[in-house]
Amino acid sequence: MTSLSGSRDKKLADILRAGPIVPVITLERVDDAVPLARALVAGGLRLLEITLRTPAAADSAAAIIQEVPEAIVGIGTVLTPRDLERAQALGARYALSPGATPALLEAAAGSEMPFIPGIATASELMGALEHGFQTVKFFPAVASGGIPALKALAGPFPQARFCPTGGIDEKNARDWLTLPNVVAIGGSWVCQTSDIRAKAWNDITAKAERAVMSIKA
Ligand SMILES: O=C(O)C(=O)C[C@H](O)[C@H](O)COP(=O)(O)O
Repeated sequence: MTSLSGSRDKKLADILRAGPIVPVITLERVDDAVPLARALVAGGLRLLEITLRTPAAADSAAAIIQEVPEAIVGIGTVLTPRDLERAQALGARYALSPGATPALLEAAAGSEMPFIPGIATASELMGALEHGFQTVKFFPAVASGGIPALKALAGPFPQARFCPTGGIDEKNARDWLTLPNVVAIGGSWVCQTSDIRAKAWNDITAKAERAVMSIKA
């Protein structure tokens, strides 16, 4: 293990301790960023993923980093080495991707930024492991075979750790987290676009609280 990957892995382990639920956030308006982050933190969710899917994403992430210190901000939908650089320049603590190209894996392997590549197959997982990434996003988790698929991957890849995302909600969150190789789960169910558009911050806090309750016994 190089010292770069060692320090990156340690940072990621520290970050994931604030989980295990990662709300996947898509912001259309920068003004919604800080109230949304505060609503999630108030509901017990500190580990955030701001997707780079909208023109408002970067400024939204910057506003949360600046104004909501309790939030641990990651940048999602990182598709290219350039996106990874943007995430780092914003001061995000970590970055995630729904997939992984060789160029993105190479850029991430040479960076200090903790990075969680996305995989949906054994071969994609092998690509991530080859580049030193043992913690991966399993995306789209339910559509790619759900819990049986992840249990099957545990056989040949006992060293891999997963953050399943895609199709997870408060009904199945706990089932995923009972798998020993699942370190976090991600999903948009706690911060739906309709609730953000309606500025339903109290409802979002209530959904976050319910999500936290749903993974307890
Ligand atoms: O954009 C990314 O970086 C992704 O990895 C995709 C998201 O994590 C999923 O789209 C969330 O899925 P849902 O919870 O089913 O809405």
